[in-house]
Amino acid sequence: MLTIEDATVRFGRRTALDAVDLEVADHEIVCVLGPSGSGKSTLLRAVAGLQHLDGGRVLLGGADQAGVPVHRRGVGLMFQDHQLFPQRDVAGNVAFGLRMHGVPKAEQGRRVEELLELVGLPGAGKRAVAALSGGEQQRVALARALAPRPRLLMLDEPLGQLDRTLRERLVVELRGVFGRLGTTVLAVTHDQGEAFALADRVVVMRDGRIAQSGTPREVWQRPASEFVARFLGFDNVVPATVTGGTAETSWGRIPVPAGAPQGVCRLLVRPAAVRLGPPDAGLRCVVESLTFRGHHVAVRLRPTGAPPLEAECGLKDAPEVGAEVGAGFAAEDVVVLAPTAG
Ligand SMILES: Nc1ncnc2c1ncn2[C@@H]1O[C@H](COP(=O)(O)OP(=O)(O)OP(=O)(O)O)[C@@H](O)[C@H]1O
Repeated sequence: MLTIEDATVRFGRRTALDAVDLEVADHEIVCVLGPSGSGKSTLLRAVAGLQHLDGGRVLLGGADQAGVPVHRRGVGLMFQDHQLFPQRDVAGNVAFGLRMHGVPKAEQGRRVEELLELVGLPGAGKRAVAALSGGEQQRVALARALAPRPRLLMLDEPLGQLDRTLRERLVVELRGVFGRLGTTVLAVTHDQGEAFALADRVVVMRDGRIAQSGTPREVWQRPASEFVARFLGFDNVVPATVTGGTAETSWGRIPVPAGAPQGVCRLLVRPAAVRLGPPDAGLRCVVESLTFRGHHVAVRLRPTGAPPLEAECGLKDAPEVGAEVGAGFAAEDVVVLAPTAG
């Protein structure tokens, strides 16, 4: 459906997109994730035709989009500040794109009803948009973007301004709506929870390039680099040397999965790999802090003469702050990363 080849965008000396290649298949939901300034919005704007490319091309359905204006690309856009028209009611907002496309009035009415039903706002057509909650406005914006049946729907921080609970709920609903309609989606977010919940495929960007692309499970289980691992919130990354089934690190010897690459590397030790036992078994540490995260506890450990280590355990197994424990390691949650810091 969408092919981006070698896309490059420069702003003066700054390269916002650096020879990016990306494919989005029919019906696929791709979420682009990355820190602020990594080029996510620029990528979206380039696909929409809102941003001129300094190099490379964008193809939709196999056709090069060079010179094709935004409104002729057949893409739907839903941006962060969803900019509903405050003077129009809900139906007037949803019907906007349909009017632009000259869809007859009766058909407009039917489509608006259908879409409001789909986004969970049945019969809300006559309501004033100013009287809607943030989440409801977001749904109206989504219905408006979906109304002209775009071949590609692009979302920029679609749930950016909503609180976490509402976001978590809406993201599941969105996935359902896209699945039912078979919509192809390219979304941008800096929120990894949102990206992982919404996407069939996650693309992580760094400095205008793609640092990793894979299914949520692949990226989560095997971050391609220290950058991706840290971006996902993993702090237990240290330099290491792997020999056979063991890595030598500042936390001592840590078992690695069978077949792991040998030699100098960075090692990611997921908190789940760290097993807490009595102080004389394993790496001796003091429990520095506990963070309760619902179903598990994040335990920050301070080993003697080594960097801090994050562990994770069940609520009932959580040690006391200040206690001495021994940390052991399970190979299945250890990942050998490329040797550089990137
Ligand atoms: N119109 C512009 N003029 C100059 N520089 C720009 C312009 N738009 C973006 N940039 C720069 O290009 C780089 C990529 O910006 P972009 O907005 O694509 O990043 P982003 O990943 O979407 O960030 P955020 O998450 O903060 O929105 C940044 O360094 C930004 O400062």
